[in-house]
Amino acid sequence: MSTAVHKPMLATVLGERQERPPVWIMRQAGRYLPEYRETRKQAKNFLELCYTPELAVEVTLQPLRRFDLDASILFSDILVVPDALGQPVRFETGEGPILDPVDETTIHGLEKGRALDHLAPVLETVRRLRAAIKPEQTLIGFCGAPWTVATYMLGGRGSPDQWVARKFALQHPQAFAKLMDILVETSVDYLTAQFEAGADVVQLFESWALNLDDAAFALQVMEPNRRIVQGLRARIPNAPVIGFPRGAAGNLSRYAAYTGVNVLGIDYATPLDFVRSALPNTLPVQGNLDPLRLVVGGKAMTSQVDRILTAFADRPHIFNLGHGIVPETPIAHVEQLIARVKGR
Ligand SMILES: Cc1c2[nH]c(c1CCC(=O)O)Cc1[nH]c(c(CCC(=O)O)c1C)Cc1[nH]c(c(CCC(=O)O)c1C)Cc1[nH]c(c(C)c1CCC(=O)O)C2
Repeated sequence: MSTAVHKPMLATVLGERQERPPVWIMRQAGRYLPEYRETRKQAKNFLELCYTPELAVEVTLQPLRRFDLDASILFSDILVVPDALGQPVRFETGEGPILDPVDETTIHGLEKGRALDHLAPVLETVRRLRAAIKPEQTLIGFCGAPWTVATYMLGGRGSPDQWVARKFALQHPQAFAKLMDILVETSVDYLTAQFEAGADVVQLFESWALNLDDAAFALQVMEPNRRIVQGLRARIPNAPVIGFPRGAAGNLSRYAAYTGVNVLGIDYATPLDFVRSALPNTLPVQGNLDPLRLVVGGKAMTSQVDRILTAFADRPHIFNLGHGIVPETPIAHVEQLIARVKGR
């Protein structure tokens, strides 16, 4: 982690407000780019793309060649972790990820010991990216937060309400705690290794922080996120972390205070006024344009971009979407978005 060169994104993560906010886009490498779709054909399947450093580096760099972005995010997926633990993950076109669900018995067969070896190619990608990006660009590593990863491990696929995993957590508290332990420990090892390979900051993707009552939110989201932040900082002092608890709503400020993340990622359904009143203006925030506004473009996009810039002008702010960019997004709109954020 070198701070010799000014990195606007990293500086903002560390609490320094910039004149214009730095900008990156969640899922900035992906299917909305024709060059991504081309490179993707060179891999047998999506996970092979993630595990082939040459291809993963190439797709990570593609958006940086087109757009004036302040950060590069490692190209991988949150589900490489269950795959590394010995629960194979397949991606079927149009269906998203599919796994054979774990249960209260098979959880004990997950193989923590082999995970980092399995993830070695991803760490090699981080090393190569460190060497390839411009020094003023911030390199973001990431993993899924334990609860979000567990929803796929227990449910076997994505679901609108995470019913299977939420029920499991209530019915089998001990087995669930065991699963959280495995994921927390593996995530700490994995993120530590990402920092050692050259990441400047890491993001915890807690995409399914919604649909939880306050006790479940505390146990399933806050506690594991805090343990990761603390475990990581015991190894990498002051390791900068972005937490993105999507859908946390009324739990947002509690999440920030309890976990100790440096930056709070804000989803697009969170009212700007609420962020301003509930979170101290020393706390850096990241977000939160609705990806749909980027698809539609024009005034639907620019009016809300301007409202976000104004709402967060008095605090450290990293401009981003409030969830990942979608394949339908026109490239010209991304160019217009960045120009607007940068004041050009
Ligand atoms: C829940 C989740 C996943 N993956 C991720 C999350 C958390 C963020 C969020 O909520 O969106 C995170 C993720 N997935 C991907 C990245 C790469 C880095 C980036 O550019 O941001 C990151 C950070 C690539 C990807 N991950 C995936 C793709 C598309 C795969 C393809 O090329 O066919 C990409 C570019 C596949 C994926 N991976 C996942 C799903 C549900 C899907 C299928 C849905 C879809 O197709 O968009 C799991």
